[in-house]
Amino acid sequence: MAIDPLTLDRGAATPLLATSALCYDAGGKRLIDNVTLSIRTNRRTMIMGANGAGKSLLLRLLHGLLEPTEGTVLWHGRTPGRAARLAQAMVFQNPVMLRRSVQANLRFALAAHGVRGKDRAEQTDQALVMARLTHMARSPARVLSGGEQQRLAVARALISKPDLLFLDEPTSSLDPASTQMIEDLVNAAHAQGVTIVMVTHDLGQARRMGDDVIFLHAGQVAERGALADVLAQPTASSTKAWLEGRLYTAKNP
Ligand SMILES: Nc1ncnc2c1ncn2[C@@H]1O[C@H](COP(=O)(O)OP(=O)(O)OP(=O)(O)O)[C@@H](O)[C@H]1O
Repeated sequence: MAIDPLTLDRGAATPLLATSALCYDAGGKRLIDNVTLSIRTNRRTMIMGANGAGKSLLLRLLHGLLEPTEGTVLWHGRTPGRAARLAQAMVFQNPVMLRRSVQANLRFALAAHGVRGKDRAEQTDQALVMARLTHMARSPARVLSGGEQQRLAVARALISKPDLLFLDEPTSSLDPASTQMIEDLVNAAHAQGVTIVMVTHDLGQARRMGDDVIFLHAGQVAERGALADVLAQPTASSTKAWLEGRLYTAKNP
């Protein structure tokens, strides 16, 4: 297995999630290229980089939604199985809601995780309060505004008490107030021990939320480390170019 230098440097125990020489090909192209990294427990890792750099693909590979062409993803040092699936959740840029009420969307997620009927109502009510959606509990989920839908999506992902939450640009189409509410929900989950891996284009958001950062460029890790350090002193030319607004696409810098 390829070795992740950051894990070694910090003398960490087995990381929560680790990849080794991960590659993903599609359309005759290598879109994720030899990515070796680790995600440490209870850190908030921001995945950043230009449009087309491979951020969403990497997130899907980490979560097991895509099969790697080469390389491995390990969960607690092992091949991910049912336990990994139950312990991970994901929030997409455009949430997909069941054609049911807000509370039914939450109950469905609980049922899928084997929570009994008696406990379901109580946990649903708690999630509604957390997402500030109690007043809309019986409304069809599809009539919610974009910000409300995303709050429901985050609450639905967190209701199963995951160890790791993936988020793919969860606030890219939201206004500042809705963005703040999503950040509050994610930070509250992190404060309770949930590890966060989030794709964002928003540098302000990354500064507000990130502990670590992974910069991707053309499917490869350009640089990574503690977010404050990388932003203060980027070493990769692609990271510098992106931070200065000079890198418009990963493929045609
Ligand atoms: N199934 C596929 N077949 C061919 N090319 C693909 C496929 N899926 C993704 N790509 C390409 O892989 C590259 C990386 O895609 P990805 O969605 O991961 O980028 P991203 O970094 O998340 O970009 P953005 O910031 O624009 O969302 C893009 O050039 C995309 O067009």
